[in-house]
Amino acid sequence: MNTAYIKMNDISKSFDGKTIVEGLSFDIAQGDIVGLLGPNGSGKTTTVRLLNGVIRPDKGSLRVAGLDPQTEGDGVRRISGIVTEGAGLYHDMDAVQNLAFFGRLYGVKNRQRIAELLDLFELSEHADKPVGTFSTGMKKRLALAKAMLHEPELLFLDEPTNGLDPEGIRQVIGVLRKINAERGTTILLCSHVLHQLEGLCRSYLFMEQGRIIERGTQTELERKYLKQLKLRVTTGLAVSADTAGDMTETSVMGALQGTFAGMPWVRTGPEQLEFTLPDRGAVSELLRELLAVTWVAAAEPAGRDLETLYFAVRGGRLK
Ligand SMILES: Nc1ncnc2c1ncn2[C@@H]1O[C@H](COP(=O)(O)OP(=O)(O)OP(=O)(O)O)[C@@H](O)[C@H]1O
Repeated sequence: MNTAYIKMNDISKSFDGKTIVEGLSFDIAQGDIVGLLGPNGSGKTTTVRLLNGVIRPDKGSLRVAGLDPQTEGDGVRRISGIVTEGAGLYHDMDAVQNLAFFGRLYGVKNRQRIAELLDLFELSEHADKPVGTFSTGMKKRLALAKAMLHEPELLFLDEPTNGLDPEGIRQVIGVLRKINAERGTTILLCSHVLHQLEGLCRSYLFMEQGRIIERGTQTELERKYLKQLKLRVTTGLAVSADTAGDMTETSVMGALQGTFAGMPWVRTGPEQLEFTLPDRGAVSELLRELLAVTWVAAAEPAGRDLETLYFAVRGGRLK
């Protein structure tokens, strides 16, 4: 059974004789939130433009919600919303006028929808101000509102949180989670601001030089790339570093380090040690050994963030 909602099959595209994407193949299921990650110029935006039918591939086939973007681009654009780098807003019109204008293009007649979206993105009190006077973050939020006017079942978001302050990022991520949970909206996000995607995307596609170099959920990628586990433990052992068990210690470049129960550690705070464990199974063993000799107030994995994974996938060095 083929359940792919978005399907790219061996897609290649060149501009002026230069290959921009090559042999792209991937599937996205309906209702999924997928992060398309890669450095500048790796082909993320080009991939989105191929999917929404703005440009055509030189080779390969693709489907979006059963439509072929090459011949049914209007159909794809009817069921999808897009946010690109340039927000595509009219600066001399106010927020309501912008949404009303684009609403007409999408055939959205319900004026209530505009009020709802302004409220959702906390722009109601700026509704009648010219968009030219908006901050970058406000424009980005209005661009997201514009993309959602016609309640699309699919969203293409190119750097949706760029230019937003931490509060704005949290708000936008919250809205995306909500529409995905309530309406099953499929979301494809391009970004290189990785920590913002953490906890939002269910899986990732890593692009480099126009190719997909890796894909998977965070857990799948962690299993494959992060062989060791770093565990930050707030413990009395960090305080009385020289008295416990079989622990040994040395100071290298000013950082206190040693081993305890055969597991290497470095001191990362007055009450904190960062242990390097061979696998998850060693966590219980370490905590048991620690509790036998001192107190433990907290233990949390470190270095398993998306950025660490990203560099691991790209062949960079691990923390
Ligand atoms: N219409 C075009 N004509 C010529 N070259 C293009 C065109 N569109 C994209 N490119 C080139 O294709 C490459 C990939 O661009 P693309 O915008 O897809 O990358 P990206 O991964 O989205 O980058 P960024 O993270 O900077 O947005 C770049 O070298 C870009 O200059």
